[in-house]
Amino acid sequence: MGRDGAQSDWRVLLIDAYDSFTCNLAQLVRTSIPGCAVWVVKNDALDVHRLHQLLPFFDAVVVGPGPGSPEQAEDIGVVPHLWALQDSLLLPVLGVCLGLQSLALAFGGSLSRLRAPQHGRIAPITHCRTDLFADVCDGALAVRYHSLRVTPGSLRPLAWVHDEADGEVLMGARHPTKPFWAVQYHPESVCTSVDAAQVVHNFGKLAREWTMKHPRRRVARPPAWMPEILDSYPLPSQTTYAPHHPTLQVQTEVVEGLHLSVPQICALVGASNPGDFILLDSAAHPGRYSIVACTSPQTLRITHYISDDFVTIHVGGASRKDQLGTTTVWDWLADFMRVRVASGGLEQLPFWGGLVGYFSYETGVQSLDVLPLLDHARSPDVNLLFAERSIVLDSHTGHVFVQSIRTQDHDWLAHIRHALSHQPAPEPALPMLKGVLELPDKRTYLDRIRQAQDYLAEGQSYELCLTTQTRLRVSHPEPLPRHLRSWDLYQRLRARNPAPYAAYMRLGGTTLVGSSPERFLSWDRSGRCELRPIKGTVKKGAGMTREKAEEILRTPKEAAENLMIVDLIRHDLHALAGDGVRVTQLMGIEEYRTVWQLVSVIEGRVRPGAGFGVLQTAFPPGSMVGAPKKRSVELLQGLENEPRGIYSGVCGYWCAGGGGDWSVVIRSCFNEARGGADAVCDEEVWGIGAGGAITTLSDAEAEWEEMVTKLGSVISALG
Ligand SMILES: C=C(O[C@@H]1C=C(C(=O)O)C=C[C@H]1O)C(=O)O
Ligand SMILES: NC(=O)CC[C@H](N)C(=O)O
Repeated sequence: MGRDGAQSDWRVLLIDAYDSFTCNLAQLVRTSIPGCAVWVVKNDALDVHRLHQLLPFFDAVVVGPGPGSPEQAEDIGVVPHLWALQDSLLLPVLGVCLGLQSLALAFGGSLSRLRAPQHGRIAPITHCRTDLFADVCDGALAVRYHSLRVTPGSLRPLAWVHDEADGEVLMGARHPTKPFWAVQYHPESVCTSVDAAQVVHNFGKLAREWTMKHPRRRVARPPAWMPEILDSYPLPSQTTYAPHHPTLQVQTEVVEGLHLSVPQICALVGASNPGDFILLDSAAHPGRYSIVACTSPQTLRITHYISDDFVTIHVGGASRKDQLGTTTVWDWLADFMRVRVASGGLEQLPFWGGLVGYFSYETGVQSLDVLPLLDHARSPDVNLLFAERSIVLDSHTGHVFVQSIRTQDHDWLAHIRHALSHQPAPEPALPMLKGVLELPDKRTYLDRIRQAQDYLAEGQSYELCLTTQTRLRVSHPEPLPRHLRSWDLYQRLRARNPAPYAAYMRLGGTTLVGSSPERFLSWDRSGRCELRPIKGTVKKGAGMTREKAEEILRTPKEAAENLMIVDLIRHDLHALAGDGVRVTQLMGIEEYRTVWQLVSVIEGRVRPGAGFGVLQTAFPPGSMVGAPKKRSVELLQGLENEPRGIYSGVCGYWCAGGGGDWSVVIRSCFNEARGGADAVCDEEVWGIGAGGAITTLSDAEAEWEEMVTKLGSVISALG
């Protein structure tokens, strides 16, 4: 229901073609048309019969954008039936992008490919200044996401752009008599000017005027089946998490004036001992707090393989299975955390204790309803510790906080406090590892880039983040337990490529050594969410100054890459946060040890406790996939032909005090050891994933170089 009294029941049906900007459009519609409420339905969730039953409940329809072509039945779904409605069911429709293309085809227009596809590109539009474009100034800026174009057929053209390669391209049209309007550009993009987005408000006005003149049967109640296939916007969270009253009391010891480094603290609390260990390390700006999860034989570890219907809980040397039944692993984790709620920690600390670990990329693929690629020898897809004891280091003040949420844990706190005040002897560095690098085949990678560009030219996707896996085979001159090797490796990586979301994890047989610059999602105890996608990479090196990097990163190609992901992330956050999502940094240039990156920041608010629901909804990270997300994931699976595993997944924590922080697992290497992460071995194989966003403007050689540069940030530590 809308918000302003008399007109509050104006209902819009938004038909979604599996796009990744749909919730941005829902938000724009809801805020631009006074008193309107928006429901979202997938274009293949209903047939023509149900469509006809549904329409009398609605006042207008918006046909959203999407991948593919309006000529393909599986891409466009039920939409063409709208253009053929009989008068008694007829109602106003606004088509966007794929929506305009479908409308034009229905009324004699023809479809062809653009010579120069326009994805995330901004163009000034010329228009008729009336009708849908009333009060829109000439030259208003519009963001475009299309490879296909249409001729208007019997539609009345309302707006155009002039492209260098393609000449005049239709940007807006209406049917001469029926209440059908459409635009080719995306009014909901963050870089479309306010003016150009005014068309949605105008549509609301025109639609009301038309309805006054053409009264139709309108019903107050929807069909009983409607809730099965429609969601009101904002969408409901898939995970229902309602925390119980706090039962865990946080005990904290503050230790000041120690001047210990993060590796020194880790060495004191067990990084060089066998067993599970986790460090989430803010090793560079803008990170601040580093978190060490301290384990003991009572520590619970939870693992799950997405091909299984159970979760395994490991404790001490034992394990038990818990069947998932009809729930998902996400619900299981929400249930687990519901009864583990902590209070009494220091407000300024983001973490008091809670789940720490990772989710694989394929976990996200599965929640998109895409069949994931699976590898038999893989690491668990979900691998999390419930850390009751932790140490947090504030890099700004140097203060160290020792925390426990176990009852009566004063002895442990005192013990750690005591241990911290005794400086550890520096650990001798191990000899550098010499490994054999199995680089991916360059020709295959270049072919995949070209294939990806073909998909983009066909309109199947707007941007594809193509990745590949490299393996490093290391043989050791003398056998040593794995955990000593990996801890040494982490320290080298930390020194050579310090990163704000660095991580070192030993979880059962799985080891992750990471130096990610990218935060996926954080949420605080009040529900404020922040996402920090990166898109746009420039290698540092001789002569590469900030000015030069800026010159490269400010080109339309890099800006488009970043903008597409910003719009996608806005959608992911709008889904649960509703209105009020803001882009607080658009394409800021950030410096890292080996690269310059273009970084955007998107913020919004959900109710306290709903952050985990955002993690589930927004996963896998848009920056690792491209847009639209679902179709891009499918295409990438076809191109890459092997699972990504932990790479491209997320690692971080969900605090029992309410907050969470998860980074994108990139610039990292992994290893899975059957005998356990601390087994003695004389050879090991590390996997490293790397890749980059492919657009129609990408140069295949340059993309290969970018992938190798990203790989290099990890390889340098491996020797
Ligand atoms: C794919 C990777 O990085 C992703 C791709 C980026 C890009 O295309 O510029 C930047 C950061 C990441 O989102 C990687 O590091 O392997
Ligand atoms: N954004 C869209 O709706 C894109 C429509 C179509 N897939 C194209 O590329 O032209």
